[in-house]
Amino acid sequence: MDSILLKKNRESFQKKIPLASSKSESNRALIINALCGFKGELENLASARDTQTMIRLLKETGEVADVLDAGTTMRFLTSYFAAKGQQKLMTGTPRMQERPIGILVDALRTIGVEIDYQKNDGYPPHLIKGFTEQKSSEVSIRGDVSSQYISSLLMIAPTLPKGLKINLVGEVGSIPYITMTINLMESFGVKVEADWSKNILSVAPQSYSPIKYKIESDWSGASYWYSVVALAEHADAEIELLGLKENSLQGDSAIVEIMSQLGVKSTFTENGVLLTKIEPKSSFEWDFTNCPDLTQTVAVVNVMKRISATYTGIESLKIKETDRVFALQTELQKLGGELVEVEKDHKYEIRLTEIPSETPVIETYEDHRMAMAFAPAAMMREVIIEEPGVVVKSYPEFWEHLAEVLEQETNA
Ligand SMILES: O=C(O)C1=C[C@@H](OP(=O)(O)O)[C@@H](O)[C@H](O)C1
Ligand SMILES: C=C(OP(=O)(O)O)C(=O)O
Repeated sequence: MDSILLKKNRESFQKKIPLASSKSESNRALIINALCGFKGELENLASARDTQTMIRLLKETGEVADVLDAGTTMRFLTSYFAAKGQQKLMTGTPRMQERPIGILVDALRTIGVEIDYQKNDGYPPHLIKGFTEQKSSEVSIRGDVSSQYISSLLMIAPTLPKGLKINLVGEVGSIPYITMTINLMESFGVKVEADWSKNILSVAPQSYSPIKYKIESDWSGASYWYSVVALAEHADAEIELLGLKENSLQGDSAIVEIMSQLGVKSTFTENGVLLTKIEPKSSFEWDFTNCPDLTQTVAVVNVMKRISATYTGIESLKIKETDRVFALQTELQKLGGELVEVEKDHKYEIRLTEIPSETPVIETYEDHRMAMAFAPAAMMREVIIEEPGVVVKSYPEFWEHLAEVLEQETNA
């Protein structure tokens, strides 16, 4: 088993970090560009495995599309191949086969796509068999499980002969990811009518126009650098993160506001954003409904800085790369913290417990964000991270970049 030992940081630093490009923006741009005949020009596509998998599967002509563990790749390609009427067997890792797809499949079936499950109803693998006639131009879809189903339907909507009206039912989570999709569609010349007072999204039949589009750096990846600065023990520690914009399409730019409460000031520069240290607040409360991928980052900071906290909006974490609620509950204990459910499926608290003296050995559960969220703890104490290779899903250069501030030893 591989692991990486991160030695406690001792020296102050002033660094510039290039960051990875956003896999969320990349995967949308790739689908939309494919829907305009691959005629656009995409710059700064992510090196993330999820994006590289998307690029490969859009080119491959075989009948099986194995997305590995990439959620957006699975959900976006399911609608894409359906709209193209391409026969494809969609599959992925054992964990991907536990991540629900039924809500999207039901919506596509309503539109007229023929899809069969191959193992368990509601879960991949599933076979897209064909799409000959659009049976309905309206679907109703739950918004509280994953926004990726909605983004996926939106992107194919203008290419459908009758367009599509999407009624969002119940609570809607991860809304910034839906608006990111709408923004990208509009950049490629398509109009989306979004009525957020009624939760109705309507798209008339239209053609995408190919353009030159540059993907922004990844705000989710940026969050780990905010932790590094928040947990740095030297008051003059600072990091400039390159390629980020103040007006981002990415909802995870909420990390700016979150970390302003947890000890990091953000100053936007010509090249990105400069992170410097400030005094944190003594308690913290956040609703992660719109930025679920930040939860692990913030939880580690809360525990390491001994700031107790209340979290809401973290239910969707249970169906991501791993059950992230369980993974956090298990691993935070090794740093001296607990994630306690205080209201069923709604409210959680971070409570502070005695700090164990032994070096924490953090399991990563095949989840990139477990590795990257816990690594910054080494600003304050030595940490071992198991299976560090998981970071390739979204940020393959993570350890190389982290070596700028933390000494590392890799053991086979
Ligand atoms: O559309 C996207 O790019 C994503 C949406 C979110 O998923 P959910 O909508 O399932 O919360 C997020 O967690 C994921 O990392 C990326
Ligand atoms: C949840 C994530 O990705 P996906 O759902 O695309 O696998 C993530 O990157 O944290």
